[in-house]
Amino acid sequence: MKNKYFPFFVDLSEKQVVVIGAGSIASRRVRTLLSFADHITVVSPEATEEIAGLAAEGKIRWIKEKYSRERLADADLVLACTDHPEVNSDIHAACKCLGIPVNLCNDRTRCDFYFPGIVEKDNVVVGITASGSDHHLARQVREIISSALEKI
Ligand SMILES: C[C@@]1(CC(=O)O)c2cc3[nH]c(cc4nc(cc5[nH]c(cc(n2)[C@H]1CCC(=O)O)[C@@](C)(CC(=O)O)[C@@H]5CCC(=O)O)C(CC(=O)O)=C4CCC(=O)O)c(CCC(=O)O)c3CC(=O)O
Ligand SMILES: NC(=O)C1=CN([C@@H]2O[C@H](COP(=O)(O)OP(=O)(O)OC[C@H]3O[C@@H](n4cnc5c(N)ncnc54)[C@H](O)[C@@H]3O)[C@@H](O)[C@H]2O)C=CC1
Repeated sequence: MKNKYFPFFVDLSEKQVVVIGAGSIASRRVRTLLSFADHITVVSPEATEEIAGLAAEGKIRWIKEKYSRERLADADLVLACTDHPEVNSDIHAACKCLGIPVNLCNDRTRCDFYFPGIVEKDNVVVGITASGSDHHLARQVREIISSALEKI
């Protein structure tokens, strides 16, 4: 099995993106996704101020409930971002049954896709991965590319 993921660039504008959990990781990922997806739903009984604020402004939908499988029914893409590995595992199992691509923030071995570090400059979009091997390296590369793109 290959250990590198191919960087597809995907049209998410009309897709239903469902994020389970609304803590610091979910917040960071929703912030990034806002440039790409118009239909983001967050499912979590509690949320960061950022997510609550985006929901209040109507930019995302926030369902103030614990995860349940019904919440995946219409999803095209799912991000499991809770701090409970057993909940993330159930999300993974349900998505596999439903044929929905799923990302687990706590287990790279069960991600259908990784969430990359992203740099945007006008129409240029750069996605960065260190193949799950080194998150600090991914961040460092993002910072280097971000500064390099400032210069053009
Ligand atoms: C495989 C991947 C799957 C996915 O989640 O999609 C994954 C997995 C995991 N990350 C973990 C931990 C951390 N990850 C970060 C940071 C980032 N992680 C990101 C992506 C990815 N992380 C995917 C591809 C990774 C790659 O390309 O190599 C970035 C690029 C994008 C983003 O998250 O927005 C962003 C940096 C970029 C930026 O800053 O731009 C930090 C630091 C921080 O949060 O500041 C920590 C804290 C620990 C530390 O400090 O080392 C753990 C252990 C969790 C646990 O302990 O349970 C797992 C689980 C595992 O490895 O199995
Ligand atoms: N992939 C990555 O880049 C990183 C992943 N992690 C992993 O991500 C996990 C989450 O980290 P944080 O966001 O910092 O945690 P956090 O504690 O800030 O947020 C957890 C969120 O999950 C929600 N939640 C808990 N149980 C739920 C349920 N049953 N249904 C719906 N929502 C539920 C909570 O309400 C909260 O909003 C960590 O436990 C760690 O395993 C941590 C750092 C980086």
